[in-house]
Amino acid sequence: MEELPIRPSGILMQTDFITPEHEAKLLDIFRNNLQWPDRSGRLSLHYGYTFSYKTFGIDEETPYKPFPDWLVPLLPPTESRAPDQVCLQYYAPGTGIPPHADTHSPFDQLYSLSLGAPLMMVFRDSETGDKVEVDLLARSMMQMSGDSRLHWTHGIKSRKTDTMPDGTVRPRADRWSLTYRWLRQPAVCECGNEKLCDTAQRRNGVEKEYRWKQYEEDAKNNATAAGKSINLRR
Ligand SMILES: O=C(O)CCC(=O)C(=O)O
Ligand SMILES: [Fe+2]
Repeated sequence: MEELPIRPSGILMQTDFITPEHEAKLLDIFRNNLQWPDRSGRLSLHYGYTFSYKTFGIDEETPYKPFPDWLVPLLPPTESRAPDQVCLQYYAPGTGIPPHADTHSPFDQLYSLSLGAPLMMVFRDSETGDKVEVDLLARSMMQMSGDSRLHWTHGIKSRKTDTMPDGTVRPRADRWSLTYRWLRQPAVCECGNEKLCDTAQRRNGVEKEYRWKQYEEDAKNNATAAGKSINLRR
């Protein structure tokens, strides 16, 4: 994987992680063989352990879901063990994900594989508000580490087109992503960023119930408004 020569630092990218033929087989499985939730908006399916939005750790009540056969060859080979949690998400054109930093304390490494149509992900510096768009090409594996993982938020605008740096407008189409997470032991983060780090916020007395309510509110409003930083992942 190669680090992108941009701010935020820490974005590692491997293009062509799988072949177009392999991707076509996966999209066929995603379209025809999986039981997706029956609703609109971004759709998620969880594998491995399920994350609890109440405890901000593993949901003890949801049994571990073994990785299906199609998922095994898609696990990042750059880590010493398989991830604890994998989330498959479907983005129809016009759907996105609000700006957020994946929760710091329970999770360590974070990877995302893009499949289907490309789209732009927006990174935002929690200190300066600077924004940088990164093109998530089909079949590319991205690792978010360092600043891109801890100190910048990431999100996808809910819109049907993306404007490219040269001004051309690229229509969105069906996109799927796999997000891979590894549990951190012990579940604390020492980065100290009170805006984005749940460990720092907890030490500072910010209630997690409050943060979760805020996230739900934002998700409901499908918030993509600039300047919003929330601290959960879904
Ligand atoms: O769709 C993606 O590539 C990333 C999704 C994401 O940010 C998340 O699930 O936390
Ligand atoms: Fe995320």
